[in-house]
Amino acid sequence: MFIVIEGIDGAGKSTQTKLLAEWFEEKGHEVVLTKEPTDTAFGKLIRKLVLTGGKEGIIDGARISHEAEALLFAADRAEHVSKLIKPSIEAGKIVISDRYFYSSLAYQWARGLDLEWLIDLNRFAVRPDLVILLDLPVKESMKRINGRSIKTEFDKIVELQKKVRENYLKLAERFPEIRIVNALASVEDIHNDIVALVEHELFKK
Ligand SMILES: Nc1ncnc2c1ncn2[C@@H]1O[C@H](COP(=O)(O)OP(=O)(O)OP(=O)(O)O)[C@@H](O)[C@H]1O
Ligand SMILES: Cc1cn([C@H]2C[C@H](O)[C@@H](COP(=O)(O)O)O2)c(=O)[nH]c1=O
Repeated sequence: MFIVIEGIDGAGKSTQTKLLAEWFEEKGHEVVLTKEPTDTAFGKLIRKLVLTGGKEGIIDGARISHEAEALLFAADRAEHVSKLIKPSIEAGKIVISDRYFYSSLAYQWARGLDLEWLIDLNRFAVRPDLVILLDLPVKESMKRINGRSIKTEFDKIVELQKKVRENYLKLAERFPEIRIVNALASVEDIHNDIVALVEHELFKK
């Protein structure tokens, strides 16, 4: 089984992926807990070139284009899918990923790229059985991750996150595997909602 947890920055994804992994392990399953960008050389390159606000993200005097960003995320994902996700699913393990190609659709679309191009670019990515979208107002996510962002860029970050949240909700209408969970609730209530969705999915199999 392959499960993905998605949402805007600070929505609670890493908190909930860990709890879900523990839940499966207590039931005797072998779990592969993973994330994107990955910890491989590609993921590290993305963190250096795309996700730093500093001069490391500048190449030949300018920031890389949004298209190049999307291609880097896709390259990291191609390695992730072929080296870890597919073999683990084939070995009967439970794969839980903190972010997947839906992040590229939501974020790179919010950066102004064409959604259909992004979907085509990511067509190689095996579809998960279930995608949990942790939906949270940006005001609350900003409170939760307060201090992580540079103050002068705060307004820009809020605007981007608002677009990303809207995009995720639009994607949920298009991709039937996406289920929306209210991430304003307590950690325990959210975990219980996720478990209910997972049990429903397991029951179908
Ligand atoms: N339901 C919740 N209620 C209140 N605080 C929460 C809740 N879930 C997580 N948090 C807290 O919010 C912060 C962000 O949570 P977490 O790191 O799990 O989010 P994330 O979606 O993985 O973030 P990012 O996308 O930036 O990696 C952490 O300090 C975490 O303890
Ligand atoms: C996979 C992926 C990620 N992103 C963005 C989303 C976040 O802002 C960062 C990752 O940060 P995290 O704290 O490790 O979750 O990268 C993106 O824009 N496109 C993607 O495909």
